[in-house]
Amino acid sequence: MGIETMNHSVLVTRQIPGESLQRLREVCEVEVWPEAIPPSRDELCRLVKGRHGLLTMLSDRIDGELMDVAGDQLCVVSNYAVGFNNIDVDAAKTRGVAVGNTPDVLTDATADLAVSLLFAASRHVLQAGNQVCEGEWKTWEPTGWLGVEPSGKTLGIVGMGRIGKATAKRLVGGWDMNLLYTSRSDQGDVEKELGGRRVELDTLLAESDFVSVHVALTDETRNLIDADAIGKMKSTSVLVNTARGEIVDQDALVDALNSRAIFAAGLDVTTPEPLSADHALVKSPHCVILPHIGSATHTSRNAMSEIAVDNLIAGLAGKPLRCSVI
Ligand SMILES: NC(=O)C1=CN([C@@H]2O[C@H](COP(=O)(O)OP(=O)(O)OC[C@H]3O[C@@H](n4cnc5c(N)ncnc54)[C@H](O)[C@@H]3O)[C@@H](O)[C@H]2O)C=CC1
Ligand SMILES: O=C(O)C(=O)CO
Repeated sequence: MGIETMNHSVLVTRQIPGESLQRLREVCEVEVWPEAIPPSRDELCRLVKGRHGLLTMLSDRIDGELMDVAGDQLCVVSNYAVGFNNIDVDAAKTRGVAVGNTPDVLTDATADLAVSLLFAASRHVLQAGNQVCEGEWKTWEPTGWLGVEPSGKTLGIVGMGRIGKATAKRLVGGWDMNLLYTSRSDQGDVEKELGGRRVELDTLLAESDFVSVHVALTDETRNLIDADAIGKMKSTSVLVNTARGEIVDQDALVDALNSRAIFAAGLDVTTPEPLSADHALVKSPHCVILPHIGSATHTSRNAMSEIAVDNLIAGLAGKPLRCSVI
């Protein structure tokens, strides 16, 4: 494999953890974008020219135009993420470009973070901690920082895929929650193992105390949780989103939090990313926002590097990818 790909050239759009880039360097010529901030569109267009493979991530928009700028020799785009909404998969298919992603190895880390956000939002963890840091902790208050508890309540999982399932397992098993979920297909194993009930989104929103969003971002799921959907939620409910920011209508969420139409929200993803510190959601005392760290553990990110590099090397050699999205 090494010999036939030695004169191939690949672009890696950010430094990635682990040793796997070394493996890539042994089989082809590699350029790594050296900065923490992603390349701009213009820079990306300049950098992709003549490349055979791209190792990209969610801040890089990889569409047909960019593939054409890269040229006919481009044979593989390997995304350093499980979500691939940043890639125009149809355009890749048309051009015979393989597309890979990094599923499974980040499921536990992301589900752990969804649970952390659920608790952080329910118990004002960040805001209460900030009070201590700011020297504003005056006394133990019988009526201060009152939150809501998940034990025995109803959990609604929107999108029962890998991460949805792992989140449900934690909360049903650990906090004895009742489970409702939406899914495009019946999930017999979930019903058997966790006692969940598949329902329509409206029912899930109306009956759940905690709603956690795990669908992939597609044209059908963009703004799935809009004003109408949020309007169906209980005033005591908590919304968690670790999927993609575009799935939740943020203006509607601001209104709902300001008017106390829902209790709180915990977000690992926003639109745009990064979200400005002046944004009403950042300012809201009822919203916890993290900078998209769902998969950010040493274990997950190293394993993602391994898969992304395996995908790239396989694609360069014209072989089936380890994890293909096409
Ligand atoms: N915050 C973070 O750091 C991370 C975020 N993610 C996000 O989580 C998402 C889910 O990841 P996985 O569970 O591994 O993916 P998955 O493919 O196992 O699950 C996605 C679920 O969305 C459903 N879905 C897709 N299109 C749909 C549609 N049009 N209508 C209704 N349901 C639809 C699928 O049927 C599937 O059940 C990723 O796509 C990504 O956007 C993933 C990893 C880390
Ligand atoms: O994998 C993904 O889809 C992420 O959002 C980051 O790991």
